[in-house]
Amino acid sequence: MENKRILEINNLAISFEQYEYGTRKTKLPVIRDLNVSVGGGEIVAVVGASGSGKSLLAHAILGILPYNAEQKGTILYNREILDGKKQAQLRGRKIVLVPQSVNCLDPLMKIGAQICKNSKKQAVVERMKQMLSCYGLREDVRKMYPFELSGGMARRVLITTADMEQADFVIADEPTPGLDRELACRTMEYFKGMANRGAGVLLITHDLELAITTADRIVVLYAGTAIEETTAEAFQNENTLFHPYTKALWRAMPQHGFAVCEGTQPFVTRIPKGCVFKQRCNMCQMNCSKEIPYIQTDTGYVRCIGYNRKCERNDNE
Ligand SMILES: Nc1ncnc2c1ncn2[C@@H]1O[C@H](COP(=O)(O)OP(=O)(O)OP(=O)(O)O)[C@@H](O)[C@H]1O
Ligand code: NI
Repeated sequence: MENKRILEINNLAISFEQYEYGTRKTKLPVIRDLNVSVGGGEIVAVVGASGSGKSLLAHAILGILPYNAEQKGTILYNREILDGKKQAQLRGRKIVLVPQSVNCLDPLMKIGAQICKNSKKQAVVERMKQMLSCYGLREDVRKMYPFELSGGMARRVLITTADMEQADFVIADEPTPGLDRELACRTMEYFKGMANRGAGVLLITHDLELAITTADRIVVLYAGTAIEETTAEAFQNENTLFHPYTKALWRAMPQHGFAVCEGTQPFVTRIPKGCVFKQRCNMCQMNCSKEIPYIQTDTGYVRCIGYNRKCERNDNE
């Protein structure tokens, strides 16, 4: 794996301005203290419950947040600040999105024109033909409209469209909903192929199992912040995971007994002070209400003061 960082996000915060009761302006802090980085040739999976901020993270990288969003922190692309102007230059070319929904295909436009972005240049059309075959689609798919495709084909069209430019950085937002296991795994092979040719891939998913089998590293999001970042290998064993929420996700996996974690992720207006998981954590202490740093571990980072306590215990043994 190459070490060159393609994307580096430091202390990202996103909030939305909203009007309460008609006139009072409030700020909804939907993402806070978020750090993520992706190297060339690397697949980083971002996992987390619905509403944890996964899609907003993708939209911040692409520069397509809604107008009422306020963004703080830095995003570096190849070590340079990724500002609005740069995002507009790179979006759809060097940085591409495989969107969450197949509804992102234009229903009134033929597939071929969508993949080629309306270009009729011979080289572009030839490349499209090559890419269609790469992704197991027949050439005549380009003459079809989106409604004529099966769900699986439409997904592959989205990936073909994204891969036309051989981008350096690919963001896949939930690329496998509604696909059976075999198709989902095949889709993951496409992303591995992109990483193998040197692209950085940010894979956003609910599906922890798929993330573990596909990604190099996993970032766990909870209530708008990263609570743990670790290697996919660390998920082989509960003891190599550090955050109680990551452990709870591990225990909820079918092969580990489907154990339910009581409670729900706090709503964005009710994010507690200190640890965002403390209301559901059976190891919660007074100190968990203080600010929790993102602590470096052997395998990545964790946002839990219990990690320090564990290290201290081990040192004293
Ligand atoms: N335009 C907006 N205005 C206000 N709040 C928003 C807006 N867009 C998203 N949010 C809030 O931000 C939070 C994160 O949303 P986001 O779409 O990133 O979640 P997600 O992790 O991608 O969820 P899912 O898995 O369901 O796709 C949610 O609480 C959502 O309600
Ligand atoms: Ni989403």
